[in-house]
Amino acid sequence: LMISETRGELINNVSAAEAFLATYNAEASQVSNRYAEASWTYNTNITEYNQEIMLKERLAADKFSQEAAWNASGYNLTVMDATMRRQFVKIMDIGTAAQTNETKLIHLGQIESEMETIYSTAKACLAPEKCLPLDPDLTRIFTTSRDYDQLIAAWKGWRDATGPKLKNLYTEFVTLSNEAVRNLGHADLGAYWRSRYDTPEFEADVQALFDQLRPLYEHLHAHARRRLKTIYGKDKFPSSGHIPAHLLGNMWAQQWSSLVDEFVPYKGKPSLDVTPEMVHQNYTAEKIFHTADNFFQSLGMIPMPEPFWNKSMLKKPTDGRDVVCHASAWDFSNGIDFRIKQCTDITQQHLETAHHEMGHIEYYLQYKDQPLVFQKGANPGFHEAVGDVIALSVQTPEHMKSIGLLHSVSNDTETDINFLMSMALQKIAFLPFGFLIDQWRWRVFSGDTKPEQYNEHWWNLRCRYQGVSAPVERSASDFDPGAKFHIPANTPYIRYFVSFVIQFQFHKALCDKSGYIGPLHRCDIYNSTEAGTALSEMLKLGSSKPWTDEMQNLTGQAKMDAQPLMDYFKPLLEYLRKENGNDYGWDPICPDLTPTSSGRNHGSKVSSPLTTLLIS
Ligand SMILES: CC(=O)N[C@@H](CC(=O)O)C(=O)NC[C@H](CC1(C(=O)N[C@@H](Cc2ccc(O)cc2)C(=O)O)CCCC1)C(=O)O
Ligand SMILES: [Zn+2]
Repeated sequence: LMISETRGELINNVSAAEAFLATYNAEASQVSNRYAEASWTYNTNITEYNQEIMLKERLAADKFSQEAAWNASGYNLTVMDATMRRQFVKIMDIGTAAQTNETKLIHLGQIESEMETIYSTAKACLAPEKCLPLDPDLTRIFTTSRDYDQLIAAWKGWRDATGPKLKNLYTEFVTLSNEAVRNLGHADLGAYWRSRYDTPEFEADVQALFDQLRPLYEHLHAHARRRLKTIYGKDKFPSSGHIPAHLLGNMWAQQWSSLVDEFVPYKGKPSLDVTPEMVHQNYTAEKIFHTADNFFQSLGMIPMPEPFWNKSMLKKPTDGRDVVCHASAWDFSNGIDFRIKQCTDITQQHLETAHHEMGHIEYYLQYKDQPLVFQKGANPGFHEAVGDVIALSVQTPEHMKSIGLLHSVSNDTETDINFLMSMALQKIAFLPFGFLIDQWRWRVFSGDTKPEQYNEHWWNLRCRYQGVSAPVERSASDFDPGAKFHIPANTPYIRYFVSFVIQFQFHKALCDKSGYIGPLHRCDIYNSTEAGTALSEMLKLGSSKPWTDEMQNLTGQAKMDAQPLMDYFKPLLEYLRKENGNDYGWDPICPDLTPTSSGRNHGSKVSSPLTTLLIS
């Protein structure tokens, strides 16, 4: 442990420990605020100067953490109550700030911000003079284009503009991060990240959840593949059963909502995509965020405070500044300043993202009076679930009609199945992607995956779990994980898989508390202060209690459970099982892309899921 044993008697005096915590909270809030401001300035105006200032503030914050951890280790934890002990333990768990060599500490910060800069300023050159950024240009190509070759150019162009520039930086980042957290006794950075879930069997739990949800995904995948073959022609699909990764309406094939009109089972029904109506009604970014704020207020929850509206960045700047467009929510640790940064487009997907980001802000507001170390989600998945739970109500046809974005809502079975399909393209499609990112990263951190295997292991997981394949040849000099924000930005990802499961548990609990009777997928808790009170009570706790206690209080059980998600989508799964029969699943091995192979891709017969499970 970094905290060496060479020190005198431990302090046994509880009031001295309380005084230490009071001082820590005041000072740590200041340090967090300074770092958040510098980080915000850099994220909303990427310049060398702003990067330098941010890195100076990061170093100061790391040094503050080191000193606070050292001082905290001088207190005898056995004489404290559970809450005080919990605070001391969290003050000492300082992550990569535990790097005692200052040169390496500075270097780690430089590498992390260099990777984020490369990603955020990257442009894909589809033609020599035509280089496009991800937001909004490449994203728009994936949501609107159905041109196979144009999609390949955007898909390959983005990966060429990011991966190769990041691969070596990432290798260095892994080495330095592992070295730092080992000072705290963690095996590697992955072990440190998993420790935030406080349950030793966390890895097994998420694997079990994924295995339970695979049939749902495999049936949706089969439906998508069948529909895509009618659009692009059967010959564009490998005989292994995979879907080429650039055809699913998203740069990473992680959510397929852009294809809702092509994928809905019953095409004659009114479209469920409210984007055209938002544009028709001249929606602005502000209106999108006021719509979200209104929902939280309808539940009796805390409205967005004045500084939110004055200091957020809700649109991509038009003055030529480089910004990190990837949406994010910010807590300035002073109880009054909370912001969102989003390059908002007027689309349904951005309406959902606005609710997601505002869910973070609501959590910040609810726990702002907790001791600083408790101003966190009960676990990272909780933080990701808040906004999505609200969005589950907002997206119902009833709610969309009530805010004037849908005109006709009929309750016939076809409309119901179409609606469930639109939700599945957002929630079920995501599951293997949400699962596999950190499966890949945990093995990289543990050393099981070597740098020369980065891309091969990435595609093994993409082919096996997501059933997508690379549309063009990949090599070890590519670094396709680097084409996804959270890898260069070093943001853990299993939190989203956890969130996509528990948000349905929370949704069910809140619907019950609101007195709603009926199918879970049509529940809208709008205006229910009973639901709002129950949710607020959980959010106020922050990370002051184990997440299992908080889950128990709200939902009546203390574990992650995929049953509410399965219940929500039950009618759709029945429809898909009937439609697919036995024609679903794919070969867990990636199709052979080498140009020498005959036109059609090899790969064994499309396996049944059983084979997949046996091979995995
Ligand atoms: C200062 C800071 O970093 N703050 C944290 C919040 C905190 O930790 O306090 C933060 O703002 N993180 C940014 C991140 C942004 C988004 C994201 O990255 N989403 C995932 C997966 C996904 C996709 C669809 C969906 O409905 C839900 C999740 C992706 O896009 O792949 C982009 C769109 C939505 C959320 C976020 O908000 O989680
Ligand atoms: Zn989030």
